[in-house]
Amino acid sequence: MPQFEHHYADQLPGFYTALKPTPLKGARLLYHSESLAQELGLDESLFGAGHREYWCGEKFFPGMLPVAQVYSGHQFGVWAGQLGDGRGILLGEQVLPGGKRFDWHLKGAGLTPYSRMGDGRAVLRSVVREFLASEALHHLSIPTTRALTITTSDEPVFREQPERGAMLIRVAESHIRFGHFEHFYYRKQPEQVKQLADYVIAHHWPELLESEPVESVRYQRWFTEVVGRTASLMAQWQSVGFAHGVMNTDNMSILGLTIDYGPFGFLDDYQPGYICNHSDHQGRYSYDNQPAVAYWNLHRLAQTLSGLMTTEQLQTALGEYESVLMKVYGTLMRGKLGFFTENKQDNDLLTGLLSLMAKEGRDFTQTFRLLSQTEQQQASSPLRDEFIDRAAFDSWYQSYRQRLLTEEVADSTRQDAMKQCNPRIVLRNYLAQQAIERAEKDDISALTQLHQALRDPYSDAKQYDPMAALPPDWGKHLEISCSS
Ligand SMILES: Nc1ncnc2c1ncn2[C@@H]1O[C@H](COP(=O)(O)OP(=O)(O)OP(=O)(O)O)[C@@H](O)[C@H]1O
Repeated sequence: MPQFEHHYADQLPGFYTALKPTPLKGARLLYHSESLAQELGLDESLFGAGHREYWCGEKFFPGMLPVAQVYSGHQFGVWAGQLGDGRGILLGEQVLPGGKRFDWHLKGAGLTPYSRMGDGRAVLRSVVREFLASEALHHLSIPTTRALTITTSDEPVFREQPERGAMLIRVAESHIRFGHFEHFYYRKQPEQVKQLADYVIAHHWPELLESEPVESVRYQRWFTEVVGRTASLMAQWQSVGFAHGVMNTDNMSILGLTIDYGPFGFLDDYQPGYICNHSDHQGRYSYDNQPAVAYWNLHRLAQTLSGLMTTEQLQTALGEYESVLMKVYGTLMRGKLGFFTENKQDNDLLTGLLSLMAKEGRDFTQTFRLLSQTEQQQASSPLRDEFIDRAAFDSWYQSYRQRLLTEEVADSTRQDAMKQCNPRIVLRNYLAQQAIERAEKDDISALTQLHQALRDPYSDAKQYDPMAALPPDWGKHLEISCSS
């Protein structure tokens, strides 16, 4: 049996309400991640028939103490006031033999004091999407919450129409969000803001406690880390064409993890202003605006920390944002282009390619993957046929080839390295949709195959060909429901 503790509940009284999940009728385990289970040291037998109740919020492993966390936040740039776990319950922290701790969070677990107008539930459609997307990002080495189990039931949950109710066990080193800090700051409870900052530092940056005796400098160093991780996350999202869609401050992890998979989308055609959230009429959360919004969100967090540091200290930390963002983004995009060294013309080459792609609506993932096949001596690129304006592409390609020739790297070495930077398989909406439709009929075959492919996103294996294909006509501009 896994062992649990609950430092959050033990050390942060006043930051949650203790309560039990409300089980779904006829709940059963539909799917689980064998690989994550292994990483967490969970025996496969735990997912057998005799343990159903543990995955459905009906029974608890030793040490679990279910609580709903309270937090607040800015939604679409506007102060929304108190939010909190309206349908999720933090079950406890699994302690691994090496001492690492992981929160287990049950999403779709029923009403809580923070449910507001909601029903406390999640539907199978959104649970499958979150499961697959978080696993996809993890295997692209992007920090994220993980997904362990999907339970389904016969109990209908009403969205635009009746759907299947479901629950997800989500695993993360922490579920603390910027919104936790905002909650206590706006309620004028500075001691709680300090308590929360101390808790986060003690649990996730213990080295700062040991190495930095001056409190305000310690807070500054910690906030600089949060700024850096957030900047780095944005660079990583941009590099794989991931649009989160709901970057409210309550969806910003203090550890720089991707959290809350709502109407997210991976780019098909490269459109810098891609909006995956249909309620986002201003494009606040469009793909190209993500780095700017994250910076805005960091300012909201900075404001809550104004009792712990001087304005200068906060500004200095925030000042790191752009340089980390550009550094990480530059490194990632140079990798995608196959450059081993840094050169002044790299940015022009990147923007040149992106603008050609935008003009002609070329597929983001496939274009970079095809570029990985480039051979220096080839006067013509394998990508050429993809572009209508061949003259424009040829002109770009000649500069690109010249740039490649500045590095004495064998084609095979560069191609192999580029393939590791340019995934072949991402979670396109149409792929998720196929898995959902089958899962709704209790058929997990498509979910299983897709999950396996997403765990191997750089592979050329034939078995993944269907998952690497461009969207068919029906799947090109799918309207993804924002209700979840
Ligand atoms: N069906 C629902 N019932 C109750 N509360 C809900 C429901 N859907 C969303 N909420 C609450 O509304 C707020 C914003 O929702 P959002 O979609 O960002 O979060 P979420 O998907 O429910 O959870 P998380 O951020 O933990 O992934 C959160 O406080 C959330 O708990």
